[in-house]
Amino acid sequence: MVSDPRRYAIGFVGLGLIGGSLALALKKAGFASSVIAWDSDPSVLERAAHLGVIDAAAHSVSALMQSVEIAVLACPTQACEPLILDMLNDSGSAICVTDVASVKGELYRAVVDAAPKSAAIYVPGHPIAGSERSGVAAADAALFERHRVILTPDSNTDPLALGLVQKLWAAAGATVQCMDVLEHDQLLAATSHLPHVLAYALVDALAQSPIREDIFRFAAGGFRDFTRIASSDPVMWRDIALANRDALLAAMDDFCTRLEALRSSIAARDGAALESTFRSAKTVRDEFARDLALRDSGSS
Ligand SMILES: NC(=O)c1ccc[n+]([C@@H]2O[C@H](COP(=O)([O-])OP(=O)(O)OC[C@H]3O[C@@H](n4cnc5c(N)ncnc54)[C@H](O)[C@@H]3O)[C@@H](O)[C@H]2O)c1
Ligand SMILES: O=C(O)C(=O)C[C@]1(C(=O)O)C=C[C@@H](O)C=C1
Repeated sequence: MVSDPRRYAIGFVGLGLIGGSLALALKKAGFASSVIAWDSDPSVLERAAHLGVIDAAAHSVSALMQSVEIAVLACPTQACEPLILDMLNDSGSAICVTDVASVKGELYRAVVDAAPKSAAIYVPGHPIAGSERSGVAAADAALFERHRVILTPDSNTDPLALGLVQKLWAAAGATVQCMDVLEHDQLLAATSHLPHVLAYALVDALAQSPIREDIFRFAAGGFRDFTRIASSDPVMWRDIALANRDALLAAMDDFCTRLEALRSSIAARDGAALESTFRSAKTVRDEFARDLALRDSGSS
């Protein structure tokens, strides 16, 4: 339960894995007095109502904005720009408008350019939690518990709007951190976007192999762990790769240089260089796994 006894009318534009999970979490925490949603696919809204994720469906974005205090945009990255502008230009009763898109810079610049006045109530957000699954049927009230959420406000952001979005994520069980928008996109290119590109590339490369059938027959745990995220929605990841193009290209270039160095060490039978790279990576990965375990147990 949240310490703030106030409950809020919350609206979602786009109600898939992330919007649905946040809606469930806010209902469970008692933070939402009501949850309404609009989605471009009417069957999603029917399903969400049936699953108890929402209390009502709005018949348009504009109607939704007239009856909510907090509006959350949770649709695919490339659909975000026109929708966020509609939400801000016709903000109705909303105290704040936020989003969950995985890339922040492009959307932030579009808002500042096209809606400079209403940009103050826009608090860009990104939960660093998710899965390879999509759609409201995969929604999970616990998805954000003990996960980080990054917000990228600027000096123009209304403190009331920022405070409310911070409370919303805290109610969903997340730890909120504010960050510069450019820093966010560079960081996520390295930690999330590059690993997804690598997983897709590896599976695709092996799928083109003449011994494809044997490859997949004999692949086991290591392959499964490395490639789980290649089961993620291809449209979502197409959008993310294009929206974060510059930062992702820089991360890929750096990775290619390091892969090339490993290739040279193998070609030169330089066991010492290989072992040194593998050993330092293992040290860092072990430390990361320990930190994750502590976080999952609630000790940090
Ligand atoms: N899936 C993850 O792991 C994850 C994690 C963090 C952030 N995100 C971001 O969250 C956003 C949503 O991702 P998701 O995983 O919930 O996707 P999803 O595919 O599960 O849900 C997206 C929903 O948006 C709806 N939609 C599509 N186009 C629309 C439009 N033009 N107007 C209104 N609704 C529309 C779809 O019908 C669907 O219900 C994306 O921007 C993604 O980058 C995803
Ligand atoms: O766990 C997963 O499957 C995810 O892909 C989640 C993940 C990530 O890369 O960590 C994916 C995209 C987001 O924007 C945030 C989180």
